[in-house]
Amino acid sequence: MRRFERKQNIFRNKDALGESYQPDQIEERDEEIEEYMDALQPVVDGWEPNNIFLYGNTGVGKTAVTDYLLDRLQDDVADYDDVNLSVISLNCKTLNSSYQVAVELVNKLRPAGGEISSTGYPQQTVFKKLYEELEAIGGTILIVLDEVDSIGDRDELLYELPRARANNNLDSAKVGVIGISNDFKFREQLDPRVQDTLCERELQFPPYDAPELENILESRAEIAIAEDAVEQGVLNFCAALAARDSGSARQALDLLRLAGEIAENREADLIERDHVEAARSRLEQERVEEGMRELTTHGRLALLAVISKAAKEETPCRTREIYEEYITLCDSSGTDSLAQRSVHNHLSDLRMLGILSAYENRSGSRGNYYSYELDVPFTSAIEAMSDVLRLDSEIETIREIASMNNVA
Ligand SMILES: Nc1ncnc2c1ncn2[C@@H]1O[C@H](COP(=O)(O)OP(=O)(O)OP(=O)(O)O)[C@@H](O)[C@H]1O
Repeated sequence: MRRFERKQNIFRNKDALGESYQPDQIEERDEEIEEYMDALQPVVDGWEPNNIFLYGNTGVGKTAVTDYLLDRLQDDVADYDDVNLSVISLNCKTLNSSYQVAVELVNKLRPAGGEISSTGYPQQTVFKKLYEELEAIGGTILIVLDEVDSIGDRDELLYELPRARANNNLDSAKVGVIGISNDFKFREQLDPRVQDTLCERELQFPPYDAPELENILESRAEIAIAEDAVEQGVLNFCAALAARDSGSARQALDLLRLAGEIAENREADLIERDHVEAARSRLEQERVEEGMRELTTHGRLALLAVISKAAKEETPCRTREIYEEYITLCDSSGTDSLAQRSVHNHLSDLRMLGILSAYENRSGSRGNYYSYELDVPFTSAIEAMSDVLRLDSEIETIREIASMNNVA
């Protein structure tokens, strides 16, 4: 008997909804593409490249547009004998200094076996090795540094690299840096000299609105999803949810993919609105769980205090009231409680993680105060808590209160 049966009634090419898929077509970014092409034009003309800094929230097409344009650029400059273009791409996520980025670049350029160790050299020595490798390639070299904000304030490379020719560290190679970031604060905190060089051309990618997301989904669904396997209105619904939350194409695509998987598992013939609802709550739960893995015990207890208030329909509520609830939970779990100010800090962290939202209330002579509520569905939050806390009977009570109040 077969254990595995092929299921392809919903998806035609599921990989086309995945992270590694590179679309042949970019939707809704004509203006940004035009500006980007303009910034890349010196490469085609044989001059020194501009340094480009690209920023925008997560999932708004920064990487997709960059990959798409650099592929086209490489194809098109092949027609000109005097332009010899190389593109080196590096994701800096786990690299948090200029030193580490430089080591990684050197090792990317060296043949296997010739890598240098990631510690033990003076920074200038590593930079020198990098210049040697770049000189060996020669021609025009574009270095794409994705998630460049990870480099933090140890940003010397971002200053040195674009100026290497002017400082006689490079002779024949013409280097341009393309920095990509979704951290808006990063640009501000850069050393002013780095700002001037790296941000020679700045491109900002705004979040997508619902009609834009719907177009992106439509063009991807054509490739990824079998004919007639999406109910009318489903793409519109995915687009509306993602637009309301983040304006991220990644979020919209993730929703559609997961909704398709749920439809498949339920042996449905097509993806329906219900499947999208189920996908949304699962993704939200994953987001909360991911955020909560980072939390300390007290962060979790502070969150559970808000959840408990939400079950009683008492949110948004003030820090003081959350604090009282928190103390009760600490007592039940036999944990020593923190001072109110520390709990307030935990609430701020939860807000940064997108798990809580906060409102600032003005109260005249007594100054302003914050009140908090859940920014994720109640069910997702409490589900995630059950996995991380050993407060089973308290959580059960909160669930019962919520169900009496029809809180979901
Ligand atoms: N305009 C678009 N047309 C087609 N697909 C798009 C478009 N914008 C984004 N996508 C798709 O959405 C997903 C996320 O896009 P991308 O990785 O480019 O976002 P990003 O802005 O680089 O995000 P991050 O900052 O998180 O890396 C990818 O699968 C990408 O192919």
